[in-house]
Amino acid sequence: MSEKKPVLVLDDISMKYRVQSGSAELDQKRGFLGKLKGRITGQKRRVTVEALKPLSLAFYEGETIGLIGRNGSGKSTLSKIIAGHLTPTTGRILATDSPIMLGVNASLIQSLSGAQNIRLGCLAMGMTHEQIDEKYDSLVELTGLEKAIDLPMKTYSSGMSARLRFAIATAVDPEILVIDEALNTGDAQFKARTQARMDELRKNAGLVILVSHSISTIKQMCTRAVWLDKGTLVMDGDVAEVTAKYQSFMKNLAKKNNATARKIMQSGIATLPEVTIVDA
Ligand SMILES: Nc1ncnc2c1ncn2[C@@H]1O[C@H](COP(=O)(O)OP(=O)(O)OP(=O)(O)O)[C@@H](O)[C@H]1O
Repeated sequence: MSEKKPVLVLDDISMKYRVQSGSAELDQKRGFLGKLKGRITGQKRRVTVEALKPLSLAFYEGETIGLIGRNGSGKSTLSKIIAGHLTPTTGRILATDSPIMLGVNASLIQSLSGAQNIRLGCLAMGMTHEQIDEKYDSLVELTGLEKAIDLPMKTYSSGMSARLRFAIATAVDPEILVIDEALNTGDAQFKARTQARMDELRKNAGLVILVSHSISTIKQMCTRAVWLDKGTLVMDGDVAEVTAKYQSFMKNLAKKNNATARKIMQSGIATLPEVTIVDA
């Protein structure tokens, strides 16, 4: 039997956001006097949002995972935790290499030129000057900003900034690649230009995690799907089976067949294997 090699393990990960709010809802409940009192005493309401309930998952070399679920189900939270942009409330992540998320890694400096930002961004991702020199021309080509590359970034449109960010973020070939489609803000031309680089990155990566609302994209690209709903892991497995159940769930919800939708979700949860992470 061939042993699958785990490259990313999520061990009992959960996430609670704590938000302070001068909540309009709370003010309404308190009434005018209460509101006034709240203002005077500087009271603030603390709200806890449970974005992810504890979950454990193991991802293996060669897999492309599709994270699916309706709005607010915790997909972006999970992808940010995997990429190290958020610290989970509980749990730990074991990975063979640092996961890289496309799109948000490069924090660029508006007063510097595109060229200077490329150098800075690549240095920040751990590349050496020699490696940057070697890649520089192809990076500029990928941005499509040849003429504007020496102008300060503050003169760029949001699409031009997105191209620059994409080129920098994809300058290294990561072993574990996280792509959140919600962050993909380029126009059609930008998407076409970057598609080839995306395909190349996916081919070279050991593991890809893709967040998308497009079920056809998930079916086309992924080998396995993970369905989240309101922070709960609902189903994990074969992409055709998971997406079929998810689509049937969504169809029933749209028709307000809530009881049927709930049953579909429960039947998904019933298929979840028990995952226990054992330290090697
Ligand atoms: N920074 C934050 N502070 C407070 N609550 C947050 C924050 N980010 C997300 N949430 C909440 O956590 C929950 C999960 O949000 P998340 O963005 O992870 O969902 P999602 O599945 O990616 O949603 P979408 O499909 O709409 O992008 C939601 O209830 C959301 O309101």
